[in-house]
Amino acid sequence: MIIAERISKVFNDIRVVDDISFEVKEGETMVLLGTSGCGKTTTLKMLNRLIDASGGFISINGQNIFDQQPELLRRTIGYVSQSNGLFPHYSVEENVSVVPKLLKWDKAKTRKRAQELLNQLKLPLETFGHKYPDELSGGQQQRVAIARALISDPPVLLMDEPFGALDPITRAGVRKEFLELPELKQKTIVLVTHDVQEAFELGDSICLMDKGKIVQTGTAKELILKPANTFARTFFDHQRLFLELSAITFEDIWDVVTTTDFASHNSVHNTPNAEVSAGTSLWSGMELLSKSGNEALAVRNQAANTLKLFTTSNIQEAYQKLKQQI
Ligand SMILES: Nc1ncnc2c1ncn2[C@@H]1O[C@H](COP(=O)(O)OP(=O)(O)OP(=O)(O)O)[C@@H](O)[C@H]1O
Repeated sequence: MIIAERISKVFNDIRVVDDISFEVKEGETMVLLGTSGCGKTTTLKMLNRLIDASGGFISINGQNIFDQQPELLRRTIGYVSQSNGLFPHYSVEENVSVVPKLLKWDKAKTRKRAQELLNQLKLPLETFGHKYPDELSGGQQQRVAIARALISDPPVLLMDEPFGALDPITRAGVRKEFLELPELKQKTIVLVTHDVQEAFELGDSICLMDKGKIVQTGTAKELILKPANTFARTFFDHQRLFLELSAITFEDIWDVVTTTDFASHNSVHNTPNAEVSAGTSLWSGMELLSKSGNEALAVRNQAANTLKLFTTSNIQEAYQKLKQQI
């Protein structure tokens, strides 16, 4: 767990991070989101003491970070920097083995672990281990940087725009792989981005920042549906419809409109052959409907042990009604 209490950073008399507090629970991902220059990277770097805070308190897993030597602290925290930070004259294997070397692991243990991680990241050691960063694509370099940050299995991972240099399609692909990576399921992660969609996909909680301050902290749903002020409202305006439909799930609209229940299944033309869970977002549901050509989507609510059929017009009607209720 990470606790930051009233932390600030002053550069040349300017308070670039101004008295902010947040908590990241064990195993959760918190995203620092905001416009360029609002203090996200500075906040992230204060957590592993790449930048020392001018004031405030930070503890990681119960330990005050200011009681620890910065170099030793950093060996216990995975870090992926904005520009991937790979050493250009080190091979992939040498790059991912930097921390094990500092920790004095023996060669066999280091190689076994490198092999395991690079395999998970679809860069098998046998094929990629001897390559140099400039022989890899941007997405592959980013995956090596992630492997390097994870090799010593640190409980905490800090990531600064980890997919920032990638084109939108590669970015979406690497992000999907990242979400599915078993290694990351238990990690406490702080991730910096200015990409709203990325924040919504990856963050259990999102800290929206402006001019060194936290404007609002909450889940994607809270931020998009209950903005704390005008800044928070307008920040999402350019993608509002997409973000709302991505944040609202079938569970949220379960009782909002009358849908066709499973008993009258046969009355719906082109009946669906697959079902999704009620935790699925409305956006994904509408995408599935549009791809399948079916008239209705079967959605199962495990908690209520019921199955309902939603058509596109059901979904749109429920979304409008739900918005009126908020
Ligand atoms: N070493 C430094 N010396 C002086 N000012 C700095 C230093 N590092 C950052 N700043 C200033 O602090 C402010 C916050 O910078 P920071 O890099 O934290 O922003 P950011 O939100 O991460 O932006 P971006 O998304 O563009 O990376 C900026 O105005 C920046 O110019």
